[in-house]
Amino acid sequence: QTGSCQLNTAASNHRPASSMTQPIKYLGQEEAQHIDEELFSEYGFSVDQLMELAGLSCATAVTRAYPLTSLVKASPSVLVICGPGNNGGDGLVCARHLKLFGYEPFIFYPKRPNKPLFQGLATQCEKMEIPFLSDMPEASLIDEAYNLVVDAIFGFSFKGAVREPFGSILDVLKNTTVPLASIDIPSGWDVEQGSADGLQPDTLISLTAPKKSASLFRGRYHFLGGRFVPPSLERKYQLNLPKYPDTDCVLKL
Ligand SMILES: NC(=O)C1=CN([C@@H]2O[C@H](COP(=O)(O)OP(=O)(O)OC[C@H]3O[C@@H](n4cnc5c(N)ncnc54)[C@H](OP(=O)(O)O)[C@@H]3O)[C@@H](O)[C@H]2O)[C@@H](O)CC1
Ligand SMILES: [K+]
Repeated sequence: QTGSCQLNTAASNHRPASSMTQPIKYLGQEEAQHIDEELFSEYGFSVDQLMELAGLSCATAVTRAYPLTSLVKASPSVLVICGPGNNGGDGLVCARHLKLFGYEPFIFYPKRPNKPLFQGLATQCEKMEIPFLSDMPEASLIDEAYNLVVDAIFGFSFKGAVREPFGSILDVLKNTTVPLASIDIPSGWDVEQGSADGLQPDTLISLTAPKKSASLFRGRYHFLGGRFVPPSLERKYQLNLPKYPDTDCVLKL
């Protein structure tokens, strides 16, 4: 932490002293869910609003960790695997922005909720000419065809033993060697305890604030995204968020 030596700079004068000295908070599962609910109830945000910002953060983090010029495959292909909840929604938004950023995303979305929000996000991706795969590719095919995989399967509401079809999907991902970028939580990890034999992503994009299991992340890049937290909510939960640079929507932790 470099915060204490910046106390008198113009840019940091508006920061409360506590956020300069305290480390960023790692949230428990219930606390993450409370913050989420409060953003919608007390603060008047809608899910699609925050999902758009979350997904944009994720696509931006991917461009930072895996710039187009660094990709090794002939095409800038990215496999985005989306789960049945809002984490999957973040994945759909991320795929759409990746396409706009010049990548070639492909989506695998095996369990689609019957809700207008997700139907709309899927339609947007179809209209953006992003292909949806009908089956999960085998690990060797993923390694051959894609530069990286975005894991948008489960987020902070994941609980218990993994149910199908996601158990088989996670097993495939454990056998791939291309980099994996996980949105909010490495899927299959307990939100607080992690998972000793689970996925080992190369990148983790924590949204709002990292969850407790993020302390066990051993990959190369840990980003914070979701730059939408109102200051009073940040104070209430003592999040001690670091300052995002300029207008950036992600920050490397
Ligand atoms: N404020 C923020 O930071 C914002 C957060 N956002 C994002 O929302 C994410 C949280 O989304 P979420 O609450 O919808 O839940 P999420 O983790 O996607 O998964 C739930 C689904 O998984 C399923 N499921 C659960 N356990 C399972 C198991 N063992 N095995 C199999 N399935 C299992 C469960 O199924 P069900 O129990 O209903 O059968 C349900 O359908 C968060 O991480 C972040 O990415 C942004 O979009 C907006 C702002
Ligand atoms: K995830």
